[in-house]
Amino acid sequence: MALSYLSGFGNEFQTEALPGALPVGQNSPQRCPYGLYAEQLSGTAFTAPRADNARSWLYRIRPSVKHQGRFSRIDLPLWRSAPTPMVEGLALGPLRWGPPPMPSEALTFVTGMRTITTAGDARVQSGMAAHLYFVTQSMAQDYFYNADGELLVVPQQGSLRFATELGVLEVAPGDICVLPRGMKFRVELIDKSARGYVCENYGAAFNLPDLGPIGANGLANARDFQTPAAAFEDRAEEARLTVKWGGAFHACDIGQSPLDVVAWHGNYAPYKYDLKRFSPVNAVLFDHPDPSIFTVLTAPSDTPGTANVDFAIFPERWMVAEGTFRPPWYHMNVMSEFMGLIYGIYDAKPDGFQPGGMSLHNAMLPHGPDQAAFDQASREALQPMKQSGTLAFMFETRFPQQVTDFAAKLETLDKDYVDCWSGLEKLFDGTP
Ligand SMILES: O=C(O)Cc1cc(O)ccc1O
Ligand SMILES: [Fe+2]
Repeated sequence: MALSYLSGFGNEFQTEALPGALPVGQNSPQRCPYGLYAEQLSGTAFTAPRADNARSWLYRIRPSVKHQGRFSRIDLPLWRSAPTPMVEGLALGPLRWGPPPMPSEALTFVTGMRTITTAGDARVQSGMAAHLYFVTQSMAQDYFYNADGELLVVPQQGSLRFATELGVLEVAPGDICVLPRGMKFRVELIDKSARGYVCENYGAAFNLPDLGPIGANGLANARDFQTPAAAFEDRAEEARLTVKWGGAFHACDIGQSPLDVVAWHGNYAPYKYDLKRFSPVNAVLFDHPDPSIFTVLTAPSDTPGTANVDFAIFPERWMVAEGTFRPPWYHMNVMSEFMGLIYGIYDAKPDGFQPGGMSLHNAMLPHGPDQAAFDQASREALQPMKQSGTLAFMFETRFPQQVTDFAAKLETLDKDYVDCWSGLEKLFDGTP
């Protein structure tokens, strides 16, 4: 069945799966249509300024209090939360990993989450974690929500269906989706297996960046974001709910699907976005601009202009700058940079940075083009050139990132990464 979506970013949406299920003109009638329960899901403080305030009203078969039982703690030791300790013996340096092999065991989106880095502190709603996910099994009668943050999902291989309280989203590599904090969902495989990246954002929710002098249009346009239309399940059966809360996991048995929202309205909702819709801007005369021009979504911190986490992409684009070293410049950055590659070749690292792999250039650690990229870019004829068939991304946070034990021990860790710059010779010869 074709899924139906509502378009726009952060709109006041309203949608009903049964006609007349949404109360008209009020949120909390004495009796709701169809005997539904009214429930508010608040993503910001009640008193957050109007421009930031996010909440939705859910009209559901049972209230959420019925979708919780007596919780027991469960162990998911590879999904870590900030703060995690510094890995014993791991010395400072830029890090890069090849794509880890697809595990052969049965893993769901929740049990297959593998934390690579954490930053900040989940307990104070600040910072983020970068994860890889590996899915070989659909969640069946198995539901999850995350009280610690929202999840930005970046599929790299295989399509997934997210059945959420507010409706169903399907995402393929090249799409992203965001599952708000507190939103219950189940994840099903569409292909045989799936893998990708997740940014768990502990802070204020992702938003569209201001465009400043770019103007009213461009980058990610609000109308291209898609939120699911209401869809509900009325299924009484044994089911299990897992909650991530305070960095720990808690599970309970429930007697039905919690995805029982027949109608909802509001601006706190999951959404997806096709990264091909991103309209990039770039230098049209000279110099390499800062990568912030490629920001798809930004999650602010309390310091203006200093994101808790930015999600930026490096999409297909024309390179036309004259008299310019076109790849990224060499640099050191107070923000820390986690990168992944969805497909293709990334211009600063033509060798060694592979789809499904990742790199970490931590706060104030020097990095930039490898020797091959430098040699090529400093000699090439500067014709207009299209970078085709490539899609890399970055989670950039104001906080230093701590590598997890799991990541430090991954067999695909490139022990010689730092050598990609060792052949850069002294070119200074005293002549201007
Ligand atoms: O380090 C990287 O590859 C990411 C990056 C890209 C770019 O074009 C400019 C700065 C930057 O950090
Ligand atoms: Fe960088």
